[in-house]
Amino acid sequence: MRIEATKLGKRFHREWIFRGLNHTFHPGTATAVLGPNGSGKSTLLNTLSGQILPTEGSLVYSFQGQPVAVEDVPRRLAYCAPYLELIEELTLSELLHFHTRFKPLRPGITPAQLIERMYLEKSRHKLVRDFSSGMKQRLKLGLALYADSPLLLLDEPTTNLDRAGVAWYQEHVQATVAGRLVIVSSNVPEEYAFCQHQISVTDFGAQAAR
Ligand SMILES: Nc1ncnc2c1ncn2[C@@H]1O[C@H](COP(=O)(O)OP(=O)(O)OP(=O)(O)O)[C@@H](O)[C@H]1O
Repeated sequence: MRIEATKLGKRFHREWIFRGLNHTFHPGTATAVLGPNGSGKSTLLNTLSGQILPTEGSLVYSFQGQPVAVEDVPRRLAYCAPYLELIEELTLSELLHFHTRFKPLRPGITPAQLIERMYLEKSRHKLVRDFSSGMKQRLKLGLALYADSPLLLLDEPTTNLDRAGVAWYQEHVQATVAGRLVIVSSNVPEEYAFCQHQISVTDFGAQAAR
């Protein structure tokens, strides 16, 4: 997936969150979006994903040289973020069955294997509602990392993870990013150490515009 942002700006009410953002995100690269709390990292990720509309400027998406309409972006997107909810009324097995009907896993991995990779075998029949916050985060990450999607957006990916969870994330992100466009919103170097590129939302008029 390739995303070309031109003069991109987002304003909530009278407040410009970012403005004049020109950047091309190339396939097969990983970019960290940096900035202090409240600077607009999540807003930028949501805008790039097509989930919220920019106030000004344009976003052009393409995949393998073919244009992709913004309404087709969700089909090619895997997104892990603290504000995206899991279906808590399902057991882990039920959730994987349901989720992978809409968002298939990458070739070569089955839902049962993903459960093993997430170290959640013992919780196969547990309701997601009863998972700990770290287990939920590992599940969200597992679903995104192992989705068969060329665009991977990770917002604060180690939220709620302990040391072992962070090491698990680092191992599995390394194993799944090749060939994809990956964008990570973060303030924690261990979350984005694998990224070749960094941009800061505050470089795009955010502070100046306030
Ligand atoms: N739907 C909304 N309506 C109005 N203001 C919003 C909305 N969403 C976000 N904002 C504002 O936009 C600014 C940037 O928020 P955002 O969540 O993008 O920052 P962030 O850099 O991701 O923060 P954090 O590191 O704390 O997660 C904040 O001032 C926030 O209050």
